[in-house]
Amino acid sequence: MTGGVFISFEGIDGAGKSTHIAPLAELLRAQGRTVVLTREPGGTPLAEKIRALALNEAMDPLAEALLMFAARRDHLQQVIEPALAAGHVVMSDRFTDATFAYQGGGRGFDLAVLGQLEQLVQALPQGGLRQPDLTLLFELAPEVAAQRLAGVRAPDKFESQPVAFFRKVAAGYDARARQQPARFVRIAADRPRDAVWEDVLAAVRGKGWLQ
Ligand SMILES: Nc1ncnc2c1ncn2[C@@H]1O[C@H](COP(=O)(O)OP(=O)(O)OP(=O)(O)O)[C@@H](O)[C@H]1O
Ligand SMILES: Cc1cn([C@H]2C[C@H](O)[C@@H](COP(=O)(O)O)O2)c(=O)[nH]c1=O
Repeated sequence: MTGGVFISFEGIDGAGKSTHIAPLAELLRAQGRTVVLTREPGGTPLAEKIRALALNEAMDPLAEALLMFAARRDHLQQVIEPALAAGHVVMSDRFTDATFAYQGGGRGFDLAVLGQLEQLVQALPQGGLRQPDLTLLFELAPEVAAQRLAGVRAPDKFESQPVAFFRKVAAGYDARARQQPARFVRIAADRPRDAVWEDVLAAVRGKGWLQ
């Protein structure tokens, strides 16, 4: 593997993404890759400022969606595209599927408008859209995810939402994975960490990016 590779980690809050993203980055680094570990919303100084607003301030769904895509645009231009052009591995804790799941599924915001914003923000100069090469979707019942997060940290605006919200978010992720099956690998996250980790490794090995 020598070219740039873009891997995103997705799932509802508490599904277990962050538990596996750093160890996978370390493993790839140990095999000689340069890995850029990043997150959304965030990943640049500007996008981190937007994150602080989006995760803590009440706002209408359009404002929320626009902030997510504004942060994403800066992230793509400042971090993701340069890293991929340099042949690095970019691993992002969330990307656009989160907008379709949270703002589209959770908030019920117009999916067609999200699609237009996606086209605008992720268009490539050579044509087509920037999308992850692989998306690991951690799937876990919202009740279990909430139990895992309870007491771990003070909940932000999204983590404070009821289980019903996360059911809609999960349905949003499911719809997205059905629409783009070649890019998604579903990870059953309701198992012990070691079993989940083995599936993460298998997904990346399956792409030929890890020995
Ligand atoms: N397989 C597992 N079994 C039990 N607990 C787990 C498992 N994986 C992770 N956890 C625990 O669940 C909590 C949430 O995990 P983690 O932070 O990785 O989730 P996340 O998807 O990154 O959440 P968020 O999107 O809210 O940041 C943590 O306390 C973590 O230690
Ligand atoms: C990219 C993106 C994220 N969100 C939400 C999802 C989470 O609740 C937070 C990010 O917190 P995390 O601990 O880093 O997972 O933001 C969203 O609603 N829309 C998005 O596009």
